[in-house]
Amino acid sequence: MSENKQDGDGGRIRPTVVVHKVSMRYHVPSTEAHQAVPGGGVGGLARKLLGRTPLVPVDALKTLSLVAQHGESIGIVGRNGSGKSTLMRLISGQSNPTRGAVYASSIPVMLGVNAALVPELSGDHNIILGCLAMGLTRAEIDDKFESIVDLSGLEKAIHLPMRSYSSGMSSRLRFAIAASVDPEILLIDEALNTGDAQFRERSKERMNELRAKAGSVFLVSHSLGTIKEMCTRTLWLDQGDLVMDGDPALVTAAYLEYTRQLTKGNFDTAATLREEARSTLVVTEVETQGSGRRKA
Ligand SMILES: Nc1ncnc2c1ncn2[C@@H]1O[C@H](COP(=O)(O)OP(=O)(O)OP(=O)(O)O)[C@@H](O)[C@H]1O
Repeated sequence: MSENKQDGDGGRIRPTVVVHKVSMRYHVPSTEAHQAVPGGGVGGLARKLLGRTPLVPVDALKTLSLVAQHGESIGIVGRNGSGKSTLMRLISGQSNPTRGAVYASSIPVMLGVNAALVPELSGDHNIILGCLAMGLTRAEIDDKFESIVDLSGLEKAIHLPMRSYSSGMSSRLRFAIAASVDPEILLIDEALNTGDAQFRERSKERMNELRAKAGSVFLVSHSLGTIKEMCTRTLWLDQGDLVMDGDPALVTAAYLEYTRQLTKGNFDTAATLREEARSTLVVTEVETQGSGRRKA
């Protein structure tokens, strides 16, 4: 577990997000009945009597703490099912943790105005819709409209229905809309992966601008190149564990070597690499200020 020291005195560290001893356990129906929670409590008995599939626990995230600071752009890497999206949902407030708490200095914005966008509408109409959904006024939208179109790089396609866009074009539009609200905390899950080199350059610039405005960016990506290019810090998650937290070049190199060894079937070597990486985690202290000073 990595816990970074938060020292409110002296302004040395300015946290935007504090993830405090958070864990997340889902209960999902499984046809593999023998895996079900033994006993299963009243709920388990009720499911049995009703002939429903038993539930099994899935530990999407094991106890994890971290502090994100102003100006950081934090990449999150890990194999499928390692808990990356779960962590993002907890930080954004879309899910509540089973244990622990997440504190944020302002409301995090998840790059996912998807739900608000309508495929039948043109890109420009979707910009208005997406911005309204994020709480911008019409005057603010008018102000930002041109820069959103520029950032999306969609040019004439902005007048075409979104259903005619490639997935990369849709991602660019979503990124441009979400990044337009200047959120202090911006969460991006995979959305940049489909963009081309030119878009990556523009989105990198925009992320740098956001960070320069003293915000934090969290970026989940399977593209290690994107992570190295765009992030100042990287977390490696594996099977719900935080394995490594540090310099993007070091973390991505360690993660890549780990997956290489797994692919070759060298499970012992991979396990050793994982342990070595975990041993680099720094355990420190989280202190919060205010009434009833709390120590973790
Ligand atoms: N809503 C849910 N209900 C039940 N289990 C879930 C739910 N969401 C995620 N899980 C489980 O939690 C674990 C972590 O999933 P998560 O989506 O966070 O992984 P991920 O690292 O984002 O994976 P990927 O790279 O494939 O997107 C997985 O075992 C997944 O099956």
